[in-house]
Amino acid sequence: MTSTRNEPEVSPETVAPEPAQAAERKLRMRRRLERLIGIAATEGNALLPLRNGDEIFAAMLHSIRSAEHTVDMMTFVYWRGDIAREFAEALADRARNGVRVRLLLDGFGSRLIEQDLLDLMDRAGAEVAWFRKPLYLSPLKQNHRCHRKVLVVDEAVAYTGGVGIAEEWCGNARNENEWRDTHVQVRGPAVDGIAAAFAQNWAECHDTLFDARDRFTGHTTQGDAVVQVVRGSASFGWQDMQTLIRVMLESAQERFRLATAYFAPDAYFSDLLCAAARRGVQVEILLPGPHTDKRVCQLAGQNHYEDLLRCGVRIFQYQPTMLHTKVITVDQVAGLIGSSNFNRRSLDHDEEIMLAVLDEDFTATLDRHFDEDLQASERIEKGRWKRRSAAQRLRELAVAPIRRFL
Ligand SMILES: O=P(O)(O)OC[C@H](O)CO
Repeated sequence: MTSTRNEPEVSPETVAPEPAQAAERKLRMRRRLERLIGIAATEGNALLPLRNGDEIFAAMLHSIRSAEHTVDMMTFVYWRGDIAREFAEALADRARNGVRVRLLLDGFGSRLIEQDLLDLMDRAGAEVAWFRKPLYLSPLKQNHRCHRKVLVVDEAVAYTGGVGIAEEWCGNARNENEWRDTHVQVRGPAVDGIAAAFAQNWAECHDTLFDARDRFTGHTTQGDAVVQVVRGSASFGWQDMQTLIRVMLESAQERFRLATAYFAPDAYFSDLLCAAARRGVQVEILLPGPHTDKRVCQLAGQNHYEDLLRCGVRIFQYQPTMLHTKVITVDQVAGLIGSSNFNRRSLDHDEEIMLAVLDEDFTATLDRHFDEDLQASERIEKGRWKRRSAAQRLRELAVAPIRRFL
């Protein structure tokens, strides 16, 4: 698709909020989220944003290799490659040394895992469970996958974000074989919420929810960040992940930034983006470009471009490789990170986890990453997009019947 321009992109200048203004913004968002989702945010958290496989996998593997009591990990994708073997070997090693290791794999997303890795972990005493293996399920349940990505070690350090365990996520987004993604390491009371997301899905797949190796240790203050852990669960009605996104969109006063791997919202969420832009919020959306791994999702999202551009939403497509992040920032004070994409699958169908982090430093780091990614992106221009080819329009229309499943 050619509706782009070539010079590097920059966002309009923003001025950092004064401390009092930042505090007011954070409190307003916190109280809205707490009362509308019903989960208290916790104080005293330390968060470390991790960018791309080089940082993410190194930190996760270091934590696993240092585990003394428990390792709980769940993932949607567990595919192949050296990194898949490295994780299996690290988990097996800990299990052999008496650490309680539990690994929850989504029955669809992780179907490509190699059998010898499963055997290796099994022999070592690691417990591997499958979330809703398609073979044994009703068609209705099969549509609801476990899309959460969680690692919790010794009840003290946790990770969530976008990565799956596969070669695609290795490296540093230097070329199309190294996907761009962001994860976060968490220490402090918010670890409990992340652990609970694991426990909720594990309980469905295994008889034992906890055992003597769970020490239920308390948390001490690790940093300054206020964090609310939000779990999305498959639902026929309105659910918390939708409330989270809606509250953030409706609370934004100055800037709402979204970087997502799969952008295919329903009309309601597309309209919310438009409404924010119309009331003067600078809305920026960063999406995969030529290296998208799911063209069908891209087409479903592109169907919204014309309306969004008309409302003043700025849309960018990332050029170097597949962009797989799931990150939102709001008004320089709030950052959302976790497993949820901006599509029907994440907002309606799947088990998800997102952290709402109310912290200027954390948000500034995510915004800096966003700015750097814009430098490698091309902006979709309204006029040129409107003149896109008939074939492109036809392709957008062709995916309409399956949009609700994307
Ligand atoms: O669903 P995501 O966002 O975890 O991405 C995994 C995809 O299935 C990769 O093709």
